[in-house]
Amino acid sequence: MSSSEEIKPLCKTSVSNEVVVRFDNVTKTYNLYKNDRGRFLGIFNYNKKGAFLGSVDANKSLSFEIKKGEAVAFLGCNGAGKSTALKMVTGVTHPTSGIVDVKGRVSALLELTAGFDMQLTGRENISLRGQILGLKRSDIKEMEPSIIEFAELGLYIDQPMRTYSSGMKARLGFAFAVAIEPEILVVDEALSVGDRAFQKKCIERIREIMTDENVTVLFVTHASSSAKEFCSRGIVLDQGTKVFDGGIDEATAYYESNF
Ligand SMILES: Nc1ncnc2c1ncn2[C@@H]1O[C@H](COP(=O)(O)OP(=O)(O)OP(=O)(O)O)[C@@H](O)[C@H]1O
Repeated sequence: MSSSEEIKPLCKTSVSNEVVVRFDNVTKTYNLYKNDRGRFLGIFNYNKKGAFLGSVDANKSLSFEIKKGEAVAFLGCNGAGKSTALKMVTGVTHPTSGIVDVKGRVSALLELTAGFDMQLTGRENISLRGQILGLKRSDIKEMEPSIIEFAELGLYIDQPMRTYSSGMKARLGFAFAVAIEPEILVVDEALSVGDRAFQKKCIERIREIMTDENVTVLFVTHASSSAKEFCSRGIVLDQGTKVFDGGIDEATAYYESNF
């Protein structure tokens, strides 16, 4: 997602010493198999001859701490391990070894449509997603109108989601993710939601959340300009390992000169 040029930078620094995200010597290893059958058998440690092809350390001995209110950019080339690290923050995946400690309500603007049941209506999916997150029914009901309004789905909100276009599904996913008032916001810049007008609205909403000094932001990007615009600190990853961690200007300079 690209930001519009007329908007001023909103870099913010940490407001607190409280650590809300901690990675302690984290390694995430993916095993690669010849086919899905091999992968399935691998779960039970039964490796049919030739099915196991090898393994990849998507994150290797990764350690860092992020304080409440910080906005941190994760920089690195394709395959550097940025998404894997953030998936562990959101709980979508878990470390093979090491500790990932996250304190606070996490909202991820990553895979917006994952987890929706396409047979249910948009309204029913709001309720389902809220319940999965452990929200009270009354809180879900209270959030519902603002989600529906933001997603701009009109009458489709009561239609099964299988009848939605992919943009409509993503809009509902985005509207839900920003409605839960996240304490930790995980954003992938590659995220694209809906048409141009809706993208602009999303960027404005992300900026609004980011400026909240109590919200911690983890931002994946390849673009130094948007990293500088949104973040005060940068962590550069290369082949799963942290190769730089520091001020955003130094981090982007390191990234640009080394990759
Ligand atoms: N589910 C998976 N199974 C096997 N390998 C995986 C899986 N997910 C990621 N990988 C591998 O882990 C490595 C890191 O991937 P990751 O998606 O974290 O990188 P990235 O820095 O986010 O890349 P990009 O900028 O392309 O999005 C890559 O080599 C990738 O192929």
